[in-house]
Amino acid sequence: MGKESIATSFADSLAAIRSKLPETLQNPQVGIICGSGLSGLVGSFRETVIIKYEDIPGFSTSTVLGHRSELAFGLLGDGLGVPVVAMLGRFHCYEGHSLPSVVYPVRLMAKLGIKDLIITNAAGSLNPSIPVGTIVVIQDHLALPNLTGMNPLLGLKTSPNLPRFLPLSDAYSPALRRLAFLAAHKLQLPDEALAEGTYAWVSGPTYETPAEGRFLRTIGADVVGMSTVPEVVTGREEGLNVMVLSLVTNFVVIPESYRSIREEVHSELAGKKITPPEVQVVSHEEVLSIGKEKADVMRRLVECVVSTI
Ligand SMILES: O=P(O)(O)O[C@@H]1C[C@H](O)[C@@H](CO)O1
Ligand code: HPA
Repeated sequence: MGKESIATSFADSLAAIRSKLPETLQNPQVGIICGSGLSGLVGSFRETVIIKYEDIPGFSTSTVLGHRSELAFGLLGDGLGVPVVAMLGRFHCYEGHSLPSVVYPVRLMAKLGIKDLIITNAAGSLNPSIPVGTIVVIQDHLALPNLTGMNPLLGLKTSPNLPRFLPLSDAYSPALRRLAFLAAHKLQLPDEALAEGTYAWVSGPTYETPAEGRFLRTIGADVVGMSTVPEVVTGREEGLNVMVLSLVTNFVVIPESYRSIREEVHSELAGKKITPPEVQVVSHEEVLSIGKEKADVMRRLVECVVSTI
């Protein structure tokens, strides 16, 4: 899409959205992106208005189980509530969406006037001290696709006001991250419910091989997932404060040593049978099931953060 057609598309999207919103929801302050299985957050909204992605010009539709393809507006948190907009489901490059389509909703939420962007996702743990069920407050990322030509900011700038070269040394807002830990305390979550760590973005849709898992751990990642980073980068380009909460849904299998078929064959030939170790295999069903189990904690945490922003 050229610069002019992108601008027309944003204008059409905004008009379609604004025509469906009451006065109280016209100016959302916080944007939220709900990851795999985490859209239950909308249950906490008041005065909720739901708009299907298919009814918003310029929007794609998510094809992944656990992503609802709806934009939800409402009031969230204590007292009068904060006007928010939430994506109930996101777009991933592995579905065939282009990077500009993946980040289109982030740019649109910025145009709607949000200042803060809270992103959630499901992720695999690479760090033995971060077990399944933990929510990781992301402090940094490792994005091999960004470094090698799959950066959402490649190409023409969509606005002359946006920076050409974007620093990412402060991408994850320390102030918002603080609010996450304070919220966990307020909600009396156990200390170990929340961790801090670095997110590695991979394109997916394949889960990691053991060698890839070891590689990502060695270069400093704590969790790995197939989303989020393009949204963070675009959010920062749009001048938003960004926070990411990753729910650990599985361990990335990094066996200490490989099963040696060579040794097994040699032993068998020598009359000794070796029992091979069990191989663990991750699945999207497992990811969704942990998401379901922990959705309520994620919902309460996000609601409490929004109340204190
Ligand atoms: O959209 P998120 O990042 O929450 O979804 C994760 C990554 C893949 O889309 C999927 C793999 O199970 O879950
Ligand atoms: N790898 C990549 N993405 C993921 C994983 C994983 O193990 N779990 C959930 N999303």
